[in-house]
Amino acid sequence: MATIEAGKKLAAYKAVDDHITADCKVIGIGSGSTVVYVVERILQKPELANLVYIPTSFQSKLLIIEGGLTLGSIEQYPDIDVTIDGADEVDPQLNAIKGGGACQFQEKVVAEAAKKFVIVADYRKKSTKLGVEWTKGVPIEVVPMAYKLVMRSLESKLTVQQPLESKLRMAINKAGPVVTDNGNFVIDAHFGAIERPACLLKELKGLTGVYEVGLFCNMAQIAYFGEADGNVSTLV
Ligand SMILES: O=C[C@H](O)[C@H](O)[C@H](O)COP(=O)(O)O
Repeated sequence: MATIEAGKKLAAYKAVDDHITADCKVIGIGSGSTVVYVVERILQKPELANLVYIPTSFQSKLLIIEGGLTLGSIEQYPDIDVTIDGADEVDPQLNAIKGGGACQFQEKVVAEAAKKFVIVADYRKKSTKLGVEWTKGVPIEVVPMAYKLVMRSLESKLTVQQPLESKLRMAINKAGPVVTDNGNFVIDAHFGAIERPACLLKELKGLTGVYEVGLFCNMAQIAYFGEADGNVSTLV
């Protein structure tokens, strides 16, 4: 039986092999622990050394710089060929929850700017419905001074589905809340099984004070899952 770590690596390597070629010019690099293997695989291929890589967080910027790859910004390169990123949960329609590492805003910008958005994950992330396997909640990035207002709106204003629980994400090894790369806070709102993710996303984005939501609906073209048996499965 393959470990979770092995699953992440298998999925990441296969996605790079299938989608990143020397014909590409600009590549989006997601964030999180699975993406580390994406960069590892890119570095094993000398023909990919001359492409430009766009980060989605401070973590992914460091991966690009420390790997000696060419770092670009989304302002310089708004047209990305392929973005590869991890996910916290993926449903059969390729909707995803992202933002377990609080990177959802830049990840969504770089995913949306790409012609092709590819998800890589281990087998634990595959789900029948969002909110079933990933029970830490949908990450909602909020402007700090509005967090109480958003908490109240989550309780009173949603018509699509109400959250079972909403919590301000607190930091570990630092007093106070997690602060994102954009200087914002994150509220994790757990809805249980999410019946209509795209409708919920639309409603959440309409709440005053919400900066971005970690629901990625109708964005990914394909997902790779490293399975426990050592194979890689795909979802298209
Ligand atoms: O904010 C973090 C990102 O959305 C990650 O891509 C996501 O949390 C998955 O991370 P990991 O590959 O570590 O499971």
